[in-house]
Amino acid sequence: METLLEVQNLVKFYGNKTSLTKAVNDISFQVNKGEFTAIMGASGSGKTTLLNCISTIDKVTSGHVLLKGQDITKLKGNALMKFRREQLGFIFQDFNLLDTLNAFDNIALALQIQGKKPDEIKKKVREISEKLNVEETLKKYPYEMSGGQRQRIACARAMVTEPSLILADEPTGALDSQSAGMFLSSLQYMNEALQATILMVTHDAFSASYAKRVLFMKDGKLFHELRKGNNDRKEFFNEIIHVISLLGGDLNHVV
Ligand SMILES: Nc1ncnc2c1ncn2[C@@H]1O[C@H](COP(=O)(O)OP(=O)(O)OP(=O)(O)O)[C@@H](O)[C@H]1O
Repeated sequence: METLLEVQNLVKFYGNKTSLTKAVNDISFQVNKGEFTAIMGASGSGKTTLLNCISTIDKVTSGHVLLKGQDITKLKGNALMKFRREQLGFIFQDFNLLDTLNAFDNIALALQIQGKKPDEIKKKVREISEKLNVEETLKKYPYEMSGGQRQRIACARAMVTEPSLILADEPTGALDSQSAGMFLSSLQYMNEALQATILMVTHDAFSASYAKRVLFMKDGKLFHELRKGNNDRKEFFNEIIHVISLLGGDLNHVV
């Protein structure tokens, strides 16, 4: 298995000497190409901070993050922009679609920024839309879409540039359970059929059970790890719930 992401002794503290928050406190792990990993933990355990350090949105206090062997904590200016544009795909809780663009143009935007030619853009948008079953939605504006449709368009947008790593922060947070299920199936499909490598932050055991591996955080540290192995999703869900109970059962919205 090829290692895609290596997080080495990552530390992120906020504040100063008088008021210090140890948001991420010496975390190390690796993600292989093609893995679908969930990061779980109670509110304030440091999940988003960890994801933001990996995505270069936040600067690390110390430690290293390597993507395909390149230390991305050292990137600056244009190199940093190029890295984010070409290597990462983002899916946020509130979708972050642009209201003034229809679905097609929302998906196409990342390719336009990369300077791709119109014909190639059309082809790529059509291809990913077919794969994620959103062709019917392409002419709609975000306000005309359901929450689930918006989230699947956000998936298509994250995938269309074929990034090395897809980062998702609480992607089902704003969805009802049926839309969440459909969206998570899309993520699973992106992972299994399209070999996308996905790192997803969630405090929801149901969402995490769609991943192949779950890392548990507590007080800024990695506390435990589960792998799905040959378990089916229900069995994996039960295992996740068991670990949450060991953590003190203090995760919210466990279903
Ligand atoms: N910009 C910041 N300045 C100061 N402290 C921060 C900042 N961002 C996060 N923190 C603190 O770092 C800790 C970890 O926060 P983080 O948002 O990473 O947790 P989380 O596990 O994602 O929580 P949630 O599930 O509620 O989103 C918290 O104590 C939080 O208050």
